[in-house]
Amino acid sequence: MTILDEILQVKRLEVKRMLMEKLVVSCETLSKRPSLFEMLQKSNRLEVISEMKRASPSKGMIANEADPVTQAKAYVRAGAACISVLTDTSFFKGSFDDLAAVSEAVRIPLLCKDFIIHEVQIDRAKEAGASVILLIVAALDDATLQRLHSYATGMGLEVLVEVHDAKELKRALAVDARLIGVNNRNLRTFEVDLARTEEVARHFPFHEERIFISESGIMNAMDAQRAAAAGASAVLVGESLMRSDSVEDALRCLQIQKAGAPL
Ligand SMILES: O=C(O)c1ccccc1NCC(=O)[C@H](O)[C@H](O)COP(=O)(O)O
Repeated sequence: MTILDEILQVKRLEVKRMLMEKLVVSCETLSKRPSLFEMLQKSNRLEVISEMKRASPSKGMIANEADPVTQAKAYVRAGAACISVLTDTSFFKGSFDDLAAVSEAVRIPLLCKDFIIHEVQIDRAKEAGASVILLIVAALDDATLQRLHSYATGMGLEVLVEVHDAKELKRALAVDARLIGVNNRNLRTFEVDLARTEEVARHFPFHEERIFISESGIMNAMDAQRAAAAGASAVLVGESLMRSDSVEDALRCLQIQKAGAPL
């Protein structure tokens, strides 16, 4: 059984629990956030989606004491394009309360980073203030991926569709995903390899209106350079920012000139 299988087992129980609690979701977001897609499309530099990450299955405890609002405000000061909040509690020690607190504190795009398998989780994400949700291709069959993608976009949310290889990229394109992230972490072995970004980039339709993002294992400016050279518009970064003594400096050094962008 992989870690993803284990996580999904827990998610199925969480969904059952959520379905028993009646949540009334308003159709209108309280105050609309800017579009992540449009922001990344316009930018000349490699943008950073900065993650609030206390712990992880691969690294255990990373920053147990971190305060999501303090962390999010530091990310905003350094010019983060978006804040990602891990809302899973069992494996990442996050929560929807973290997401709601960050939502109150900042106005930039906000990603609910969870393992979504059902509409009720999307309702929760929206209610807590997210403007972007994550759908992981490896966690969903084609029909569910399509259904959840349509459900989220129908609610006015943006969707980051995560893939690990060219085969999954094809499935993401089949649902017309516009924000596509390559996760450099192998969910079986936890091994992180930026070559995944480069491999998927070889198959990515850069000529179409789609955004290519590199996720996980970005530790320094050299890694950011490598992701940008492969064509990434943004990197999604958790651990290295959470462990940094100077979050703002660590984030700014990743905001390098994008490949092919005018100086
Ligand atoms: O981080 C993990 O150990 C992990 C294990 C299993 C599934 C997902 C996992 N991480 C979620 C993420 O996608 C990362 O938090 C995100 O890409 C940031 O990665 P990093 O910069 O390496 O912390």
